[in-house]
Amino acid sequence: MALLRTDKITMQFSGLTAVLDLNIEINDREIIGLIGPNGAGKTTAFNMITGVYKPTKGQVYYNDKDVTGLKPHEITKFGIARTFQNIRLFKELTVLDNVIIANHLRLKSNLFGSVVRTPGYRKEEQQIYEKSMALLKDVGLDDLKDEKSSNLPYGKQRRLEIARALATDPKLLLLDEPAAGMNPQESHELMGFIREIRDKFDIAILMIEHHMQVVMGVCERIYVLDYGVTIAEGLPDAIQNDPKVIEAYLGVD
Ligand SMILES: Nc1ncnc2c1ncn2[C@@H]1O[C@H](COP(=O)(O)OP(=O)(O)OP(=O)(O)O)[C@@H](O)[C@H]1O
Repeated sequence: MALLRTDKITMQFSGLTAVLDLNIEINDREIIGLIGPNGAGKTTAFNMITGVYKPTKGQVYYNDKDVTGLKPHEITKFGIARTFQNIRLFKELTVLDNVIIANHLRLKSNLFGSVVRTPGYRKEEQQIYEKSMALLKDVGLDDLKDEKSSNLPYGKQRRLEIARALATDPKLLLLDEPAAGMNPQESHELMGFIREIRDKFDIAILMIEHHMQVVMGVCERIYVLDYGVTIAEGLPDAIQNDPKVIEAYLGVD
């Protein structure tokens, strides 16, 4: 059984078909790439999977359960987390507080508990602190826990975003252009980092990425979109040499 399966998901914006009949299948622990020229429909596909958009047509299945059209926070609770193309941190907050806040999606105590600060609530808070610190250690940011997040260099802000996503205990992590804005050294490190988090957290990863070295270096299978249509799907070597893929990329240059 696939962890995630989309069945012909389609998204139309008035006259424009941003994604047409997209079938994606992701198994446990796979690292999958979603690539294509600008405007190909990649982010729209993410938005359909994560509940930002309800597909005009087609279904999204997570562990064989139909999750089409659920709200983003419900999708998160099922175990799908994401990062965004434009980093969305709480810039004024510390690195640690950014992760703590993300954890609160999982908090069990009710409002009463948090206002009265019941022992149950305080215990949960302590657990969240410990879990957040462990996550920061996993992504190599524990030394920077008290730093304002906007002071971090770009590559580290991206890692912090990933730590925030991991705080919701996903089984599937969607990364929207994780290498964007990274220097060559950072993007090289990113490849090892992505494999590390897959192994450590036992998750599958679907990533949108324009940086071909990163895509080819880390993805086990790749889907290629062009004008909303899936023009190729397969192993990195085959994708790299696929004439349709080459043409799609050269066509926009
Ligand atoms: N909310 C929207 N309303 C109308 N059109 C939209 C909307 N969102 C996306 N589009 C259009 O759908 C198409 C696909 O956009 P999308 O952002 O999914 O592409 P992308 O592959 O993620 O591109 P990029 O690599 O540049 O981020 C584009 O033509 C875009 O202008």
